[in-house]
Amino acid sequence: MTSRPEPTVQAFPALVFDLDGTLLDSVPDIGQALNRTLMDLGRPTVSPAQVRRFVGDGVRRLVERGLEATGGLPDAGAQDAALDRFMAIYGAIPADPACIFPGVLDTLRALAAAGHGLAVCTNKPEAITRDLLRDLGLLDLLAAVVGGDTLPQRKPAPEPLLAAIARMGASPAGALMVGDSENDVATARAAGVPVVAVTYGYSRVPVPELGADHVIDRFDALPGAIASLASRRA
Ligand SMILES: O=C(O)COP(=O)(O)O
Ligand SMILES: [Mg+2]
Repeated sequence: MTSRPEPTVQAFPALVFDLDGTLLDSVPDIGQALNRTLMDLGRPTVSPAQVRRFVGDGVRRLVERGLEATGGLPDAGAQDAALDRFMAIYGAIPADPACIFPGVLDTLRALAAAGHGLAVCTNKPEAITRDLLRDLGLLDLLAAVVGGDTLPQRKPAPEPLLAAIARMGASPAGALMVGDSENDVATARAAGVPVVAVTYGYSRVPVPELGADHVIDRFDALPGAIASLASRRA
């Protein structure tokens, strides 16, 4: 007897997750690496609240924002050097399991066990994303990882999300995006994919104003949100 997939899996065989602010509270480690980079340059440090606003558009924009906030942008060569320095420092910080938001591990495991395919689509560079996910025990749950440097385009362009979906062997009609920011909602809209937004991440605008299809306050509310979106489709 072959068992039919659950209705939620039939509706959304492919779930694509943003990383920073959605699965991981990355601001402490990113802030540590950014502040060590700034201190090396003789600059003042930035606050966690500033770092939250700097994250989400890739590491180059993050470092630029850090430099802009602490005396201004230096010349292009010095900006590149600061980015290299940031990447070296950030890459050497050991992954801390405490950075995984509450409920993420168990919920992802349950969704995978139910039969959903899982992927990550982030603006963080792909190699460092994979290292981090591997060290945190999350990589094995994922069928695809697309980073900010995987393609010429990054979020809010739709291409990274469409690539993640294609690499899972799915189509946009069977996909759902889960993210924390304007970029994730814009990416999903541009790809024609419904989107769930989490309220605990790093959005620069109030999450209810993002226009997501569903808003959740905790990651473990995701299966309920998926069921509700799936029933609207049935
Ligand atoms: O800006 C980044 O580097 C990553 O941010 P994201 O995981 O939220 O896309
Ligand atoms: Mg994010």
